[in-house]
Amino acid sequence: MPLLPLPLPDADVLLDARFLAPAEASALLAELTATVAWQQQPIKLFGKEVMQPRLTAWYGDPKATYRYSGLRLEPLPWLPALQQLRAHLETATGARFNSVLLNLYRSGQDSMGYHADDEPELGPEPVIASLTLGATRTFRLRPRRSVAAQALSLPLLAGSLLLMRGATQQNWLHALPKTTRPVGPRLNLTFRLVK
Ligand SMILES: O=C(O)CCC(=O)C(=O)O
Ligand SMILES: [Fe+2]
Repeated sequence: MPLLPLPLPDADVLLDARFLAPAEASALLAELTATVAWQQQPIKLFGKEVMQPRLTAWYGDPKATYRYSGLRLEPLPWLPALQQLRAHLETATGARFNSVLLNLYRSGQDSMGYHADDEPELGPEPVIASLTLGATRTFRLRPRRSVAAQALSLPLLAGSLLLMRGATQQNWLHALPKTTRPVGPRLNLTFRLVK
């Protein structure tokens, strides 16, 4: 299926709800859940150390060091499955990626708060390819500087690809809120180019 633009002002966000076929997505979910070196990282929140409500891992080319929330992440060497996905995504998007952040949301209690992926090393107009495996969860986008009424909620299904580029990170925030619905694990990969 093609990447279709979402109607968001001052942003460039595209969605392919079926980038991977369901069988491919579930095989990849099983493989990555088992082989990725998952960690629960502490982050600084208002000066206090708390654990992130999810598991994470950072893979990439040796020089793709990533800093956020007071953390400095050295990339682990690519797994074959991640290398293959990177090649697939580079062909589909025409962009280049040298690293991937993986997030494992173990249940509906795991989440990610509103943020922009606007770290300086991603450059002014980062291209971020976000691939979802596992449970369907609601992804939210809201403008940085105006009313919440314009926020967008988007259920991201297994196998879907969300591409954020252009001025999206400058003008919009995104989040993966908690849910009280009983849901299984969701695994998300965001491919990035660290400069
Ligand atoms: O899990 C998601 O869909 C979002 C992940 C995300 O925003 C990030 O890793 O920066
Ligand atoms: Fe993000």
